[in-house]
Amino acid sequence: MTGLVATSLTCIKRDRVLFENLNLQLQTGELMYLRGPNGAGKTSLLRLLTGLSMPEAGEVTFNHAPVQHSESQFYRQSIYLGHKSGLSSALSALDNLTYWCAQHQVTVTESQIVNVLDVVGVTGLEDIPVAMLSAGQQRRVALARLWLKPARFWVLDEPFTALDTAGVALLETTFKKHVDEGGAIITTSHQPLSARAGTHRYFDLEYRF
Ligand SMILES: Nc1ncnc2c1ncn2[C@@H]1O[C@H](COP(=O)(O)OP(=O)(O)OP(=O)(O)O)[C@@H](O)[C@H]1O
Repeated sequence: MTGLVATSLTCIKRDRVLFENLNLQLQTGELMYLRGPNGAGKTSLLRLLTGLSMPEAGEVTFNHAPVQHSESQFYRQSIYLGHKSGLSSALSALDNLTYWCAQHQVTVTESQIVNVLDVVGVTGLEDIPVAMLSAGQQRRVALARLWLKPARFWVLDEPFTALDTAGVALLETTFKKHVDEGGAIITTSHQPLSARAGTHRYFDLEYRF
């Protein structure tokens, strides 16, 4: 099966089985909203889906190839944004995004990055250390990567954290646009998605003791 496919996944952390025999499929044109209480294993699942960690059992494939393979097409066609911003606080937004683009083989000019920072509402703050930005502004800088790398598959861990209502609206609208254009998104959040995000399906993880 094409797309991102998890088959019979088992994940164990410190002797606790977070989930076992878990099956999940994400295809282009889909928005999947991964829900569950604190500690259920949402981040653990996203890390398995992106090949950042290995399951105790089962496998994850992208268009039939294992995602763990660093040269796999999944890395070229995906973006994973963790719940931490992944920004260097001593560097400016511009420098952070410039380095990130270089790491991800994204060819981009400085003015394109400045334009994207404008789109995400961080206008005029591109040159100061990220440490001097508010939590919501830092989140916006982190999310700017979605506009910079032309990746179909977005794997997002709590991307709405610290965003104000306008930021939430911008991201939800962007979700819908991305999916309408043939992208695929799996995202976690502790807040419900609104209709602005478009059609989405739920994947629920229970907390297992
Ligand atoms: N590296 C690790 N070592 C040991 N235990 C871990 C590790 N990472 C996660 N865990 C444990 O796995 C469980 C699931 O964590 P995870 O971060 O996947 O949950 P989550 O559903 O994303 O939670 P939240 O909603 O709070 O972000 C937690 O009980 C956590 O303590």
